[in-house]
Formats: sequence, structure tokens, C-alpha cells
Amino acid sequence: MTQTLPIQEPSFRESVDMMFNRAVALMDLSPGLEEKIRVCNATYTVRFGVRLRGQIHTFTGYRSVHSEHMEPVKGGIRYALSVNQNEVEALASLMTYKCALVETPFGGSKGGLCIDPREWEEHELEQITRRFAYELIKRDMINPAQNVPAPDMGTGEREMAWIADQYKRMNTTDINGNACVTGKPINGGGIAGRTEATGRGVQYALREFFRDPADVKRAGLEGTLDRKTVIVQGLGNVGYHAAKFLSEEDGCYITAVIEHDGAVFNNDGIDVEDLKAWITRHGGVTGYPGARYHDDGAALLEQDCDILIPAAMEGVINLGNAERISARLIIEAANGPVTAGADDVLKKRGVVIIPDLYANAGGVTVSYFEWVKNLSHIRFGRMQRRQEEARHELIVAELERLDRYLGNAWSISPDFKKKYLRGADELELVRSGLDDTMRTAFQSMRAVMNTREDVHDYRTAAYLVAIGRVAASYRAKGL
Ligand SMILES: NC(=O)c1ccc[n+]([C@@H]2O[C@H](COP(=O)([O-])OP(=O)(O)OC[C@H]3O[C@@H](n4cnc5c(N)ncnc54)[C@H](O)[C@@H]3O)[C@@H](O)[C@H]2O)c1
Repeated sequence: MTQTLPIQEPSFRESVDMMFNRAVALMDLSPGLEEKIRVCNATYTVRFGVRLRGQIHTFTGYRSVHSEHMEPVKGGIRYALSVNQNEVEALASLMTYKCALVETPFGGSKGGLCIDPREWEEHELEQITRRFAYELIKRDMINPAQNVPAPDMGTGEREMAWIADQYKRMNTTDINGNACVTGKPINGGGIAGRTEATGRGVQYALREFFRDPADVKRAGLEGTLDRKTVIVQGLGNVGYHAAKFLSEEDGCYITAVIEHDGAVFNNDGIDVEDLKAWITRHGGVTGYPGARYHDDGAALLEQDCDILIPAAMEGVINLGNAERISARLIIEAANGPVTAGADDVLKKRGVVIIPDLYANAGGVTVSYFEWVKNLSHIRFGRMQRRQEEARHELIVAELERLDRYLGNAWSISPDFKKKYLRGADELELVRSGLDDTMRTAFQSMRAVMNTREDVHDYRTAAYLVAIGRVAASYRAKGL
């Protein structure tokens, strides 16, 4: 869906550049270096035909490389009708700053295909994805050493598995083929915890924010995450996992969920699993019996809550509604949900924003773990896993003995055994690595806020840290 912005709003690309420029104005970069960092290095446009339903359909896709100060470059592939060059370039530049902020050793890239995935059958999507991947692979725009995509809006592990397979068919002797894309299913070379990673990162980001009372006070809030009211826009990959973990593990109440077909709200809190199951079955929130329905979803962004989590698309908080946003704290789970104009308005109103380049960096962080796992050809936690397995086998044997003693009252099923014996070592490693990354990155923003009198918001602090690192990289290796 295309977001219509008020006439005086800059485009997404311009908005990102404006946020970049605000930070650069506070830095002392050598002349010309800021321009070099800001611009996108290259954007490749591809148009290709696929024979489907008795006729040839032509699709348009993009892969943009923002910065190659480190390689490979990294960034998701988005499937949406609204995809265009401006959007892909904005998203690619955000990837550069995001990777620098969380210290994953990648440059920034992003891709997109103009398509509504809901219009196509699975086998048709596979054909389209393989053809798009073919176009990018043959030009080294997908390659373990140069450019490594991942999921984004409208894509997931299924599409990543097709892309990896396509790459391996075209590069049969590349032993590192699996590392050409991240976000793959576990049985296709993926890593435990990647699917949940971005939402999990949002949870860890909020936990770190609430660890320091000074941050919490800045937002006019108090206490911990417990009993905070939360509104989520977009119950897709990122929004669903963030809402699920915050409600199940941190005591938050998800009081409203905004989706493409309207919104549902319930001040006592919405059961996220139940709503997600409804959306999966019915395609939207309409008719969901566990909450009240409102057909103007965007209006619910303005409803009173402690924390607002835009997790769908860019530009949804803009000059048209920024004055009416009631939340005290906004965490940008989506990329670019707050325009540069709205950012100014919200700042003046004292609304605190945890910026996208930090808030949704959990995805690329765990993608990095997956890439390293693929390149090293090992399973993380292997030694530990052997010990864990031995311990788990003993426990299962003991449970079985008890079960027999109690007349099979518990019925230890093969499924239970399989789940239990698989252990969670890799997942634990991934989660602790992600937690550490999110904490450290937040602390680097906090340090800037606490030490510089000319920095008053986390976004500028995040850009300062990120741009400083990209600049240092260019200084070290040359242009
Ligand atoms: N998937 C990741 O790992 C990842 C990582 C970093 C950032 N992001 C960003 O997070 C955002 C969401 O990505 P995702 O992967 O969760 O996508 P997704 O496709 O899984 O989910 C998007 C959700 O938003 C809903 N939606 C679409 N239009 C809407 C509208 N007008 N109002 C409300 N909801 C609407 C969709 O129905 C869907 O449920 C994007 O901005 C993406 O760039 C994603």
C-alpha cells in the first residue's frame, strides 16, 4: 500500500538524508567525506518476464548498494507494490548506518520487487523469486562475498530458501553457497532464532531503555515495562514477535493492533497468539471476536498508550498526525515510520523516539551469526550440545521410567522427546549474542546523549555513532 504523505513532506530518501545531515552538522568530518558516505553507490534496476497463467507477466525489481566500506553489503529484499528506487535507496542507506551502529561488519544494501505476494500462488511466487534471483546472481548482486540479502516486508524464510537454492544451482562449486542469503529455514542452512530476531531485538531494546531511570524519565514514564500499554502497527514478522514477547514475558498490555484492513483494540490487552491465528485464517483483523474493531486503522496510532510500535511501513507518522500522537515513547520497529518533519514535531512535544537504525537491528545482527555459521560450516554450540544432549537423554529416560511407574499417565510422546532432545543451545547462544549487541549499541547512544550537550535525541546520537564508524573505516582503508 502506498503511503500518501502531506504535500510538504520530503520523500523517504530525503527524510533519511535530512536525519543524516542533522548529525553530520555536529561532526567534524573531512571535506567531501560526508557526501561520499551519504550517497548511494549504485542501484540496479531489473525488468524480467515470467510466463504465468497463460501469459507473460513483466516484473520490476531493484537492488541498491549504498556503501561498500565493508563487504559483503547486507540488506533485505522487500515484496510490495509500493517498492520503488527512492524507497530501496533509503532502506539501503539505513542498512549502512544500522550495521555500523551494531558493529556487524557489513556495508548497506537493499532490494525490492514490485509485487503483491498475496496475488500469487506459492508455485508462481517460487518461479518469480527464482527468476529475480537469477538476474541478481548473474550480476554478483547476490553472492556470499559481495552482497547478502535477507527477508523484509513480504518475504520470509521460504523466499530465502528459493534464493539460496537458485544461487547453488548457478554456482555448484561454491562451498560457501549457503552464505549467499540469510534468514533461511533451519533445515536449509538457517540459524535458530533468526525468524524472531527483529521482534526479539525490539524487546531487548525496550528492556535496555527501561534499565536506566534517566531514559524512562526523559519519556515522561516511570517504572518498568510491566503493565505498560502498547499499540502495535503491523502484526507481521517484526510486529508479531515484538508484541508476543512483550506481552508474554514483560507484562505489557497490547491494547491495539493496527493492520492493513483496520484495527482492533481492547484496553484489557489483546491475546497476540489468538489474534495472529485469526489473521492467518482470515487474512486480516476484521471480525476478530476478542476486541473491538475500527475500520480507520491509522486513527488508532493516535490513541493513548505508553509505547507505540510502528512495525509495518514507512511514513505512517507524518506532519498530518504528529501533533495528535499520544504515546510517550515510540520505538521504530519498521524502517522510516516517522518522517523527518514529524520527528521535529514529536521532539518539540517531548515524545521520545527509539530510532529504526537501532530498534530493528536485531534482524541483521542474527543474520550476521547465520552468515558466520554458514561460512564456518559448523553448528554453533556443538561441544556444549553434546553435553546437553547427554543430560537431556538422562532426563527423558528418567521421565519415561516415572511414566511407566505411573501407568503411562503422562504419555511421553516421540514429539516431546524430539523437541526436548534437540536442545536449545544454538538458540540460547543467538539470544545472548543479540541481547549483548542490543545493550551495547543502546549504551553507545546513551553515552553520546549523556556526554554531549548539543545532542538531545537518540536518533541523532545513533547517527553520530554510526557515521563516525563508517568515516573511520574510510580513513583506515582509503576510498
Ligand atoms: N523482517 C525483518 O527481519 C526486518 C528487519 C528489519 C526491519 N524490518 C522492517 O520492519 C517492517 C515490517 O517488516 P516485516 O518483515 O515484519 O514485514 P511483514 O510483511 O512480515 O509484515 C508487515 C505487516 O504489516 C501489515 N500492513 C501492511 N500494510 C499495512 C497498513 N497500511 N497498516 C497496518 N499494517 C499494515 C501487513 O499486513 C503485515 O502483517 C518493515 O519496515 C521492514 O523494513 C524488517
